[in-house]
Amino acid sequence: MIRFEQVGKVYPDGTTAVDELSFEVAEGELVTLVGPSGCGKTTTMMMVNRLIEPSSGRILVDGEDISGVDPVKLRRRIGYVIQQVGLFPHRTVLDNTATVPALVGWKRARARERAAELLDLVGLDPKTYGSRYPAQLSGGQRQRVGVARALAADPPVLLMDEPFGAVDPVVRERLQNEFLSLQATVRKTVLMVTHDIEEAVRMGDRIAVYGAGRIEQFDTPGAVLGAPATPYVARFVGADRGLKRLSVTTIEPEDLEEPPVARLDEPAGRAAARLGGAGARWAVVLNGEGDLHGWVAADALRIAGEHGTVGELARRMDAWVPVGAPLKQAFSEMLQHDAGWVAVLDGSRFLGVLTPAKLHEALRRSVDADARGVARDEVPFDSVADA
Ligand SMILES: Nc1ncnc2c1ncn2[C@@H]1O[C@H](COP(=O)(O)OP(=O)(O)OP(=O)(O)O)[C@@H](O)[C@H]1O
Repeated sequence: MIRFEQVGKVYPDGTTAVDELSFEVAEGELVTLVGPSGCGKTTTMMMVNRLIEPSSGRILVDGEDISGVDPVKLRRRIGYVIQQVGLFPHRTVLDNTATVPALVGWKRARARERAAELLDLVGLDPKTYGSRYPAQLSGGQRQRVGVARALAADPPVLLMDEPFGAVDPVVRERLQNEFLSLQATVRKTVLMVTHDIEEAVRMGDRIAVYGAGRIEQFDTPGAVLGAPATPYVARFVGADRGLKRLSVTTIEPEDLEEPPVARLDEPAGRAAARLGGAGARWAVVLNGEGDLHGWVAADALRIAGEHGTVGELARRMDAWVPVGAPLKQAFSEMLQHDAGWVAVLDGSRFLGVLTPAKLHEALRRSVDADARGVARDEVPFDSVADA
């Protein structure tokens, strides 16, 4: 847990970088600090590992006032990832990753074993990359080593300053997603600085939107996008905040429609009759376990008649997303496959389909939920129809 209590920083030349900052990052939470250049984000972050000392107020890490903690010991409990990564150029990737464990006195073999584990965790095969030097890696791979190194001694707290800033947008999005799934397992207390509102929204459990040296709003991404606290925040998040909201609203089982279903081994004629009765033009095809196999057109079933099974006529279904994925992913799948709906799966089990109408409904409900400060499933459907 990281807690700021009325923290201020005035540099010797009189610049007030931050003023009266009070906020908390809960254990296992990822908070993003976002705002324009020079608003005090980096100053805020560097006060946590005492690379910068506050002028007033105090900062607690795990309940302890850090002004009384030896900075070197403090930094060993706090992983630090920066944009320029800062790898040692003459040390191998494995040795770079093992730096902190070695510093805190682990035996060399254990430190290297741990480093290999961590490289694996961030998606770099230690056999291939462990013996390389930083110059022999791509920008994205170097960033991954930076993350692995920060995690190597298993610190409870992680500070990340524009950690994915130095790579192109495609690699950046991949690194962000990889880090989010990593965070779902390691559950560190993370403070991340970014100037990119998209990144802040995608990564943060909560976001602190900075104005000049002050937090203008500290809330969940949904609330910041749905109900900006000040005109400044509204301008900062942008006029397309409704679109950004697609990235932070997840697909829930109650958003789904249940389309007609046919079984893989079902005779075509029987499925055709059932679909015809229901006036359906297509059905989702499942296997005996309820896993998604594909889809089948009612016309194809009718033409086949008594010959053949659903399985023989089924087509592959490319447009699918996992439950819990952001609505944006579903929308993107629909566009990419020119599909009017996407299948939603839990593992391989089919849960239902998301249609454009349902997607719109889910978005409306999340806006209403934020406006009322309640959970999304507490918002009745009526409010959608009325809206
Ligand atoms: N050592 C220093 N001496 C004087 N002023 C400083 C010093 N370091 C930073 N500042 C000033 O403090 C303010 C906050 O800087 P800080 O680096 O925290 O901003 P930031 O939000 O991280 O910006 P960026 O996104 O550009 O990195 C700025 O006005 C900056 O010029």
